[in-house]
Amino acid sequence: MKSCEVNFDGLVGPTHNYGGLSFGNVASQSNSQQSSNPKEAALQGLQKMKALMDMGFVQGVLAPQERPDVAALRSLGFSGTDAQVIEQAARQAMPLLVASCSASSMWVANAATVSPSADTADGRVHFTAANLNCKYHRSIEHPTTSRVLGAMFSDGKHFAHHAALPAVAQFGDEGAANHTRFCREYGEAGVEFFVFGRSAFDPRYPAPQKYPARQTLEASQAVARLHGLKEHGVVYAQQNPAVIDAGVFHNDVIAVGNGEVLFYHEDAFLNTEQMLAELHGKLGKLGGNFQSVCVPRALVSVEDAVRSYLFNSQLLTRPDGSMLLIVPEECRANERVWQYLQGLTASGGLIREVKVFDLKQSMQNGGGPACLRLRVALNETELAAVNPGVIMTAPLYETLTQWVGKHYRDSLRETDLADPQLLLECRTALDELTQILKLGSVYPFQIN
Ligand SMILES: NCCC[C@H](NC(=O)CCC(=O)O)C(=O)O
Repeated sequence: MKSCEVNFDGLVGPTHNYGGLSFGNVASQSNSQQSSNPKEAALQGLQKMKALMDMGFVQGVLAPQERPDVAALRSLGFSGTDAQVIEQAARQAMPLLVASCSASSMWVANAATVSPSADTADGRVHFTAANLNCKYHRSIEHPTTSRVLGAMFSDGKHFAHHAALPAVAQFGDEGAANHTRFCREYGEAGVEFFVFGRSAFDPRYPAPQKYPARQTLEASQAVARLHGLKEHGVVYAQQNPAVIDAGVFHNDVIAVGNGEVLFYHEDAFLNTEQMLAELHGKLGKLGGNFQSVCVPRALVSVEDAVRSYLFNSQLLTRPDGSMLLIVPEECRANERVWQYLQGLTASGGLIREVKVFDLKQSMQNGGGPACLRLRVALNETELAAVNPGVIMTAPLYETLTQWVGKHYRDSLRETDLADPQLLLECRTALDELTQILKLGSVYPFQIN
């Protein structure tokens, strides 16, 4: 049966802003308090989705969340009408209002970890919503994420959904940003590659000193168990703590994989040789031929990788089997990275083409092309069972572009977040969106 990998991109929500909320994420911290442009952010994302669709890839869309999250503010003790809750929070605890307004659900690589049916014990596609426990503004995403994923992949015959792991740092889980899958064909059993930043229960593993390691080994292992993955189809590896301290807060800032290929930076992992050998051996037993492309630090430093987001790219298989790399504009702006990419595509290897996208609005918060998408490998029957409302088409692109034009502001600053009108704008927009995407009622304001 034919299979494909579908990229579900996060639609940027109407409250996209620069809150400086992510300690350890260099872009988020350095752009704090700048004025954002939610309309431009959403349109940049939609243009990437459209471009991939036009290239023949199956593209989906994942809805944003209700923000400000009034329910979250209520749970922190603010009370009264919705407008009063926002006004009190703005007066007494602005950082909490900012956190409850973040449009961070756009980075759907962090929404969940997904295992295709060919890898799981019960032959269904498994989803575990990520608890995103390291940052408060992200930890409030998973309940709505679960409802949205449930509305997109509702058929229990094909899709299994797991609730987020326990909400403690020991089970910190950042979803697919620390998970890659290697396979010969998308529909065949593959090797799932889990990358963690630290171990919560075993002190023998090293840990970063400056910035937090968001993903724990124990969280990755729990996800693998929940999904019913077999030991011979799983590899765990530890991120190099030094690169976390250099701003690599998720592994997808320093490595990306697709098909049989891992594209990574020389300094990305600990015990790299052993890890590569295990990947090679396990994929080999499944009939695949694991290949790796290592970018040496002599050509691209970790700092350049973090600044350009070279590895936060989408590695896509074209119909002829060769690969295409989708990179952000910041890669072209960096001379060393751009030179490396020219050499890479000219070398006659698997990666033949580089396409550049302007995603500056998201990039300024530390989210590149790969952060904006959740990959779901599906066979034909499973694809047919996906809610068709969320699959990108030319008419849907037009509708969503108009919807953004109608509802989104083109400038947002911290002080604007206290405007109760913003909540109404957001709810009006999302109510319409659930109809456009045929999601039913998924937001707190729709179900409470
Ligand atoms: N995969 C990319 C995730 C980026 C995200 N940034 C943020 O949440 C920044 C939000 C702000 O600072 O306004 C994060 O760090 O988890």
